[in-house]
Amino acid sequence: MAVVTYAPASIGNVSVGFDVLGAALSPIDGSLLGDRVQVFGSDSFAIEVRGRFAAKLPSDPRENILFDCHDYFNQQLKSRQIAVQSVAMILEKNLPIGSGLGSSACSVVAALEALNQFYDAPFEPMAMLAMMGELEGKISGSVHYDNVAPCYLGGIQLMLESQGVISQAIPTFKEWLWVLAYPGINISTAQARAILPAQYRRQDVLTYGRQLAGFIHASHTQQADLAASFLTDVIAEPYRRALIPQFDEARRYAMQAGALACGISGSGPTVFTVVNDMSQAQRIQTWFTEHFIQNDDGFCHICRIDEQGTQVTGNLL
Ligand SMILES: Nc1ncnc2c1ncn2[C@@H]1O[C@H](COP(=O)(O)OP(=O)(O)O)[C@@H](O)[C@H]1O
Ligand SMILES: N[C@@H](CCOP(=O)(O)O)C(=O)O
Repeated sequence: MAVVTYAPASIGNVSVGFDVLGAALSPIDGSLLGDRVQVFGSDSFAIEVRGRFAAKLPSDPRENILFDCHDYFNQQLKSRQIAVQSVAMILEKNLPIGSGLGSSACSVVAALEALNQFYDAPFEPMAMLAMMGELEGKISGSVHYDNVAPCYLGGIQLMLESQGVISQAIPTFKEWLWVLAYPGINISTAQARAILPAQYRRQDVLTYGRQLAGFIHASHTQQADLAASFLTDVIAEPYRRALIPQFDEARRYAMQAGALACGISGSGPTVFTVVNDMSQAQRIQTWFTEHFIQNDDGFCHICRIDEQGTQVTGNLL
């Protein structure tokens, strides 16, 4: 038996909710912007890596996060007295590493979901999400669910972490297009977290609370322009923008071109722009492709929110 899963790219923070808001995205042209993992029965454990960004991963399979996923999942099986089977895994690495698109989260989610489905889903979604957060935390230096939750469950997820609920979806604006531009350079999430201040000014804390509450309220009441007006970041962007070449120019261009919002995806360097119509999206895509992308690893996609999240695809890799 073999199981193949696909997990989408995600935007952590979405400007307004540092560590507490995350969105799953899929390109409108149907291209795969996310990792695929296959799990199958095998006499010995092995990890094979393929895909556009495979060569950027550590060459030692034990340094691939899939190794930890397999180890950790087996421990969880044992703790439930479920017999562990011998498996091997294939990772199709389609997301660039250190891109701000939740690359490590994407591999973690695809791998754990493939393992869970291989065993006929012994773990419930919230237990799975807890495991995913734990493993993502091993890489980024602290547990934050704003990539794994949307990647796994789809949509825009609000982290609640209360009464056993890790996250829940908020309503989205179906007409919004999200232009994602990855310049082709890497920023380590752990380092981009380390440069943030340990404490914030009262004025920024108040702005943060008002904006996050405002965005959630406007999403629930489906007031698109009001929601977009809150999409600015007083927590991370002021400190991280200097890490991204041409971020200020890119943001200025996008806003002048009529974008509803523009910000850093996760810890960067990917930048996301929200627009209402396709011709604007295409204009912004052209500008980012010509002025923001720095090398052949870069790309720019017009996306929509991926409401489905991780799926079992059934196609063998
Ligand atoms: N399957 C994997 N996918 C992505 N990164 C991985 C994987 N396995 C190990 N890593 C390592 O985890 C780190 C991910 O860096 P990070 O800055 O957190 O990237 P991202 O923000 O894109 O997830 C890198 O050092 C990378 O080599
Ligand atoms: N909330 C996190 C999100 C990191 O996302 P990544 O895609 O850069 O891993 C943060 O902003 O640090």
